[in-house]
Amino acid sequence: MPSPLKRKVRSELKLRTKARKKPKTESGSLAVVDALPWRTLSHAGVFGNAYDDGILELEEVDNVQVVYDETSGGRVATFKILDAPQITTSSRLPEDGETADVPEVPDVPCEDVEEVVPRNRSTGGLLPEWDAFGLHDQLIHALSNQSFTNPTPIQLKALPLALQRRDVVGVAETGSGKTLAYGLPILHKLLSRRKNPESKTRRPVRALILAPTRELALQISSHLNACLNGIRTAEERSTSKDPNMPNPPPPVSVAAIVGGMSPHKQKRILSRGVDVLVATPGRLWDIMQEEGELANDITSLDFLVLDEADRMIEAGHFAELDNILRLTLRQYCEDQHDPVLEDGPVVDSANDSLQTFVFSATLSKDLQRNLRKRAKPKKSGKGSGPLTTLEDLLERLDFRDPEPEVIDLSPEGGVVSSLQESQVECLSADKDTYLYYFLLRYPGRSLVFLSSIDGIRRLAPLLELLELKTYPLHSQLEQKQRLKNLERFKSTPGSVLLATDIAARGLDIPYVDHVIHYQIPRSADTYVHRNGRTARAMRQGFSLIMCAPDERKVLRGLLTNLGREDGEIPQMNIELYILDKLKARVQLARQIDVAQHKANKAKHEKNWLKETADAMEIELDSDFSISDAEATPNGPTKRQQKAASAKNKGQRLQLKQLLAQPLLAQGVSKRYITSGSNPLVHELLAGESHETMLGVKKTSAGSDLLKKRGKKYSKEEYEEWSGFGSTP
Ligand SMILES: Nc1ncnc2c1ncn2[C@@H]1O[C@H](COP(=O)(O)OP(=O)(O)OP(=O)(O)O)[C@@H](O)[C@H]1O
Repeated sequence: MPSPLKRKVRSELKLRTKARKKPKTESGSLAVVDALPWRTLSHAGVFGNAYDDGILELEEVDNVQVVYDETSGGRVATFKILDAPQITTSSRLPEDGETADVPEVPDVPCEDVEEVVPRNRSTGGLLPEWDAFGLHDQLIHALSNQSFTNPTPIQLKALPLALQRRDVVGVAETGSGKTLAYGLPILHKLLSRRKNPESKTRRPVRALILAPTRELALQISSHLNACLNGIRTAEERSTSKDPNMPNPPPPVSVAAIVGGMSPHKQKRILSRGVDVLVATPGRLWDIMQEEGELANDITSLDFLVLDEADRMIEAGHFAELDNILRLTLRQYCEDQHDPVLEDGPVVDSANDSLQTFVFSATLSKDLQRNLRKRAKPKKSGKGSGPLTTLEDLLERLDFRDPEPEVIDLSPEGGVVSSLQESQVECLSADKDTYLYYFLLRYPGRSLVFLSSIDGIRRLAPLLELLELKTYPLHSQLEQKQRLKNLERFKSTPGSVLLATDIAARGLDIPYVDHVIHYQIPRSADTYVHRNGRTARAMRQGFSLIMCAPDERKVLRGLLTNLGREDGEIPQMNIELYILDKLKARVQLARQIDVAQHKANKAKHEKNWLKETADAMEIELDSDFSISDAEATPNGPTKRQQKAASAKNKGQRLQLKQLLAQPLLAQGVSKRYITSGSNPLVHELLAGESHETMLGVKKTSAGSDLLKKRGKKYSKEEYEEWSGFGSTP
């Protein structure tokens, strides 16, 4: 027993600045300072620029009691290493060559035990803003590696509730970190479980995350995996002594099951054991029908997540989604048999512990209100109107929490504060020219949304002819091509992605400078989500609505739905003089494309006829040529084809020359750069001139809006503008 004079100090975190070898020390013994279990600290993000001040390394120690003895020689401090009562991984000090960060894997005979494995608190002070959540150390390291020093507002609100096993409905603006708001509590719980690495039995799926599009599901999976990568490496290092031995299974595995990819491979991955399954409902349901074990897993999940719930029910997957969700109902578990599945999985008991998360940037206020009322007995009959599809979906979610917590952090009007919106009025026939103008005028990574696949097919070759790096993304492309195009867009600065609304939700593409609504979106929610591909994680972003006169009404309705007015969105300033010049380029490119399209079609028909003749075992004349037009009455003759090809070549050359010519702003002379109403020399010297539009200042799109909100063009401007209406 320490005397009353002895003062006990529990050292939660002591720092020192010199690295030393960690000696072996018996737990509970008195030790000199050097013998304490110091751990080297990663200095990143913790000590500011201490590293630059000559400090080479920092160490920390915890679970040490400092005992002061008043002796005749003065005060003497001794240090006692406490038994770590809650922390098994740090109760044993690291052996030589072992790092303190590797969690000890207890040898437990069972596959997966519910109790939480005490954690190695080696992250104290690493990310102070995250400390309050008590997240698993490895997650803290992963967050630190990604420089996520602060939780985002939705994470700040959702994490404590989710970690207390509450059901959470989270609504927050696009790009605000919703994935980790539900992902971290899931990973925390799964990482904190005891596992037997030797176990040969299949690991059941513990968490199911449903997402509406394949790209989003794959993205969620890689986002969560990014939080586990460090762990995997450490675990592999510690357990795999023989470099030739295959890596042991990761402590927590995350995988995606989506359509358009090999189902066999996906089944193989599942058979190896997946803890967190991210899936699109269609493919998941297909696989579940063949894999009874997977269906069984779904009946006893720990976590169920609906990401972009409102979109999922629009995507034509509602039947599959409904079937999957039925397996998660307590009622289903009680019935012990699913009428949908022929051999419905038999479950032991109702899954009372399921935790449900529903997240989106857009969930109607009405719906949220209804959710809040769920716990109260429902009034049936009079007054309770028909349920919307989304309400219906949420009715089908069997929240175990009597009052699921609704967190609504959605901004007024649905728009992220770091987004600058704009609009331009133009005739439908001129949209290509306006788009080309914008892309040239404001170089950057631009995501252009179109309402139809045909529109993308028409526009993509046109922009390519105009020498813009363009990638299409729509549902009729093969999945591999979709992912390839997305990757190319991500890695190519200044490129253009032409996409349908499959890219509107959830996709986290870093540094999208502009979102362009080539056509007005169908709903207010789609407008919000499309815009959300830029201005993510508090970065600046810009969006442009291209509005034809016949779309005006739709736009007005859409803004009304968001509680806003049409005049709120400022008009884009357009250099009409330059726009006029671009029109010639666009027209020529269009002619080339149309001619090319015709030639391709004729070639295709020729091949088709030959293939059909082969299939029918009919011999065509040896001098047969479809281009001679005998076979297809309306087809071009060989001579016509040659002429068309020559014309096409000539036009391509002409376009090349046009594209090589500098674009001069009104009043600018290339020859007399020091004279004219707008002498070029000043801007050139100051490096302020636009690269391809001489005499136009290099500015960002956001700074080029007409000052007065909703201001219309002047009469002259308008006349000039409307002169673009003549279809080529
Ligand atoms: N705490 C954080 N600090 C900094 N960045 C973060 C943090 N959490 C997440 N991020 C990053 O923010 C970006 C947006 O996150 P996420 O994709 O989860 O947003 P979201 O809210 O789901 O968006 P959407 O509604 O469009 O789906 C991602 O690049 C993510 O890595």
